[in-house]
Amino acid sequence: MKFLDEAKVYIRSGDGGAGAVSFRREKFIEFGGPDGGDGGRGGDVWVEAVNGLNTLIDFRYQQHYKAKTGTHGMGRNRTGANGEEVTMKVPVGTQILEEDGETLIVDLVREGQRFRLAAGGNGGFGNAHFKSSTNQAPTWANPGLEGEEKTIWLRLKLIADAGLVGLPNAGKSTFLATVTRARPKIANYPFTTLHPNLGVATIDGREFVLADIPGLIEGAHEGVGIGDRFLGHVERTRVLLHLVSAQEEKVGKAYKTVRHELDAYGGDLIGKPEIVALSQIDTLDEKERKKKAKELEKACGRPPMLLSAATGEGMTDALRALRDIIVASSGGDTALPDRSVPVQDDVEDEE
Ligand SMILES: Nc1nc2c(ncn2[C@@H]2O[C@H](COP(=O)(O)OP(=O)(O)OP(=O)(O)O)[C@@H](O)[C@H]2O)c(=O)[nH]1
Repeated sequence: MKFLDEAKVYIRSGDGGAGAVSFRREKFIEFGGPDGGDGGRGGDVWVEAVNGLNTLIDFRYQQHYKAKTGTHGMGRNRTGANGEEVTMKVPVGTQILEEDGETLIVDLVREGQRFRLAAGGNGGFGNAHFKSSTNQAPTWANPGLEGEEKTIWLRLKLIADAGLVGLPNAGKSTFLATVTRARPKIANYPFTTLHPNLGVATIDGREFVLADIPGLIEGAHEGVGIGDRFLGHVERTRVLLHLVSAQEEKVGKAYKTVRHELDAYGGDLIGKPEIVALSQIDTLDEKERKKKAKELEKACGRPPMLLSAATGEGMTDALRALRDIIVASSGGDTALPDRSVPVQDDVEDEE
């Protein structure tokens, strides 16, 4: 299985075109003088953050980004054309790292943010450029400068206001699908979510971005299961909604497993504001509800919210609770101000 939140890409900017060696030739004009034009600049390689993407899947198919070479200069002082640039379009939240996978080159956090990863080589000077009082007819020109080449890593850390965490089958995808237009895959087997999904939730006229992170299991931070690869996405949320399925035999243990993984991952995930909810509450009768809610309360230290995506019970309260924390932690603003909101519709899961 290949994960889509990291990709290795080779980039190369265009070489500059060579300068030309040429002399003006016209009837009745002897020694017309040098008129070799300069070469064009090579194309740059850019990266740009765009909305509407939430995986790096495209980079699995296209791993080479090469800009075009500048054309050579020509006689009659004609400058070569600049090489065409290329722009890699990446989801908002993509970080670009050096080949070592650690050194950050740029973190693209806003829609429309652009960064030049490799500059095209300058075009060479044509011989007209070298004309001087002592040499009226230079017979040389510069070659163009070479473009830059390098290998880089792209790493996606989605930017969402709230993140859904929980064990596989906790009901995260269902929650997201119920409160937003996102249509993640839902099935009652674990790990239906193979990459994070984003959706926009609206509550009392306010919008915020919600991310569904694939299920975490014990050992996730060590690479067991698939959740650990996605914990990075949680790093950038303001609040977590931690869902514990009412169908878990031991809800306290389920809660603690996820907390442990968040803690082990580091990056202060454990310190993020968290709302705890017992999900799929419609599957329990009154007596069981009380029992499981108590059990979960014991584990998390406060009464959990009770909700059901199936019946809608508690859903509005959960959204309001999330919104309140988002608003409080962002000085009144929800989604980042200069980011229009990415909405995701059908996205295929990857093998
Ligand atoms: N009865 C009931 N079933 C639910 C509810 N929410 C989710 N389910 C079911 O529980 C199963 C798992 O739900 P998902 O939303 O896929 O769970 P998930 O946490 O996203 O799972 P992963 O993608 O594996 O991490 C599915 O069969 C859902 O239909 C609910 O509120 N009530």
